[in-house]
Formats: sequence, structure tokens, C-alpha cells
Amino acid sequence: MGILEKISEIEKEIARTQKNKATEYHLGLLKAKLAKYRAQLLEPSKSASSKGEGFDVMKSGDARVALIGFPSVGKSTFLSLMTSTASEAASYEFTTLTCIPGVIEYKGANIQLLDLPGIIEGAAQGKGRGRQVIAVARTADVVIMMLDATKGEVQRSLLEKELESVGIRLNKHKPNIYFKPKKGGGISFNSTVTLTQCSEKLVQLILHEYKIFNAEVLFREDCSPDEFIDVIVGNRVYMPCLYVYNKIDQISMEEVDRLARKPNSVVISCGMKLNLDYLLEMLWEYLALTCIYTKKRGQRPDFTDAIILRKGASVEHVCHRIHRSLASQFKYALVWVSLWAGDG
Ligand SMILES: Nc1nc2c(ncn2[C@@H]2O[C@H](COP(=O)(O)OP(=O)(O)OP(=O)(O)O)[C@@H](O)[C@H]2O)c(=O)[nH]1
Ligand SMILES: [K+]
Ligand SMILES: [Mg+2]
Repeated sequence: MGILEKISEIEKEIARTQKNKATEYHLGLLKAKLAKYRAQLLEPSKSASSKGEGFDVMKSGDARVALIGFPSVGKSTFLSLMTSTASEAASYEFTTLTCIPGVIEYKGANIQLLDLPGIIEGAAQGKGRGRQVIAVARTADVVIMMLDATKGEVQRSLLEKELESVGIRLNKHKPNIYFKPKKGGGISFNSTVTLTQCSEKLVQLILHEYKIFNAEVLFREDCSPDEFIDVIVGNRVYMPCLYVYNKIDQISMEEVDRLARKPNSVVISCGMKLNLDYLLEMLWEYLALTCIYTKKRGQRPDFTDAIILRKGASVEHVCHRIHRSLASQFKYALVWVSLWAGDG
């Protein structure tokens, strides 16, 4: 049996197993197995065509945003609208066959926007250019999942499943579990909170499935077995995702209103240039960048020339951005924080 069949067998078994106290361990084990096979699937294969590598596009600017979506949802139209790069758009599917980078200039930052080929169900297993597209998505700071507002919810859940299956976690934070494999001493298990989804026994079973017999585990959060498996497997990426419903010119006001209220969602029309400013504002928020302005003593800062860094950046980061040798000779800094909304 190939890996794909094994995966589908396990998925079926999980689907038909009722979720209750008695099946808890069985389900936990199945999930651990599933994660293991998926990891194997992701290992780069020998043949060149199905390499898990992305398209060869250099990272540039202050942040990277990847456009992910089904064919013909309007990704290229969007890139051409928001950047000075033109990407061919047409009414037939798979118009775009490679990765096309553009730059959005916003609040003094250069945001690299990547137009990508459309992906379909089965992308993670190599359908179309799925693997390459997903490999690029992993390198982004934010994913824009572009959806066709006329197509309902199907596209969204299918793509979520594809990304989920290759270890991309959308709008989730890293589970707060301390996990450290050891050389000996068995498994020491502790938790600082009451656990409702995992138990010591289940954790042990899952670890054994991964042939881990010595480790320190500390749950600091009421995590699920899946989240625990994510921690053991590692290499997960936790990424903010904006769901962008395009083509709202084609649906009723009621439907627009319903989609707009969904979490992490923005409704737009590239065709009629509707709501694009709001999308940029949201994107900026999701990128969580900080603008830092330097100033000379006794002078006002130059608000046209920002140093753009990630949220949480330190003064040392700022020094490095100015000059490599600055941090080592550095004595002190005076820092003002602007409390204007959105300026971080
Ligand atoms: N009605 C309407 N049509 C749109 C809108 N945005 C894009 N389109 C049309 O949708 C079709 C597909 O647009 P593309 O930009 O090529 O879509 P894509 O997602 O890049 O497609 P692939 O590259 O094939 O994956 C084109 O005919 C566009 O003119 C919109 O807001 N409203
Ligand atoms: K198209
Ligand atoms: Mg395109």
C-alpha cells in the first residue's frame, strides 16, 4: 500500500470512529500515525518534477505576502491592481503558471506580494503546481487566501485542509507545551492547567508511536492531541491568514454582509475596485510591522523615512539595520512610542 492509500485508510477510520471516552486513545494513535505518514509525504522525493521546492523568487522588501486560491478567483487581477507589476488575468483557469512578485508600497514599507498559480484539491499531494505553491506559502509572513464570493464556502474549507495537511497552521498560535526528548529516564509528564483533551496515558501512547521513550513534557495550556502531535513533529508554521472574498459585485448585499462578518475575512471587488483600502489596512495589521523613525537631537523625526521591523523588535535590531558596527559601540537610546491606532 502506498502512503496516499494508508493516509486515506486512516482518515476513513477516524471518520467512522465515534468520538468518546472509550475511543480516545485509539483516535489519538490514529492521529499520530496520520501525522507520521503526512510527514513522509512531504519529504523531498528523488524525481525533479515533484520536488517540494518553491518557485525561485528572491525575498525582498520588509515582508512577504502570498496569494493562495483556486484558479480564476482574481489573484492576478489583484496583483496588477495593487502593484506596478502586471500579471496576466483571463477568464480561463490556470492562466498563471509561475510565481510573479510585485511590491505594495504602504506606510513607507515595501511589501512583497506574490501572485501564484491557482491550486486545487489534492495540491498538497502534488496536483498541478500545488506543492510548489504551498512551499512558497510557507515562506510568507501572511497568506491572503483569495476566494470567489460566488462559490460559497467550499473553496475555503478545501484549501484550509490542503494547507493544514502540510503543517501550515492558519491564525493559530504555537501550542504552549514544553517538550524535550531525553537520553534516558522515561517520560516525565506534567501540566500547569487542567487538561480536558489529553492525559498522561494518551501522551505516552502518542510518544511511543514516534518511538520516543524518554522525554520531558509540560502542558501549559489545555491542548488537543493534534496540537501535541504538532509539537512533537516540529516544522509546523503558524501563519496569519486573511480570507479575501473577491467578486462581491456578483452577489447580493445580504451575502456580502454575511461574508464580511466572518472572522479574519474581508470582502472586495477587484473588478469594481471596492474595499481595497480596507483590505490594505487589515493586511498591515496582520503583518504586525512596526515603523521606527530616527531623529537628531533637537530636531523633529523624519516621518517620511521609516525603518520597518517586526513587532517585538529590539533596539539592537534597529542598530543592526542602521549599521552593522553600531550595536557594539552603542550606549543608550531614547524611545518614544506612538499610541496612534495602527501605528504600533
Ligand atoms: N466580476 C468580477 N470579475 C473579476 C473580479 N476580479 C477578477 N475578475 C475576473 O476573473 C477572471 C479571473 O481573474 P484572474 O486574475 O486571471 O484570476 P487568477 O486567480 O489569477 O486565475 P489563475 O491564474 O488562472 O489561477 C478574469 O476574467 C477577471 O477579469 C471581480 O472583482 N469581479
Ligand atoms: K484565470
Ligand atoms: Mg493568475
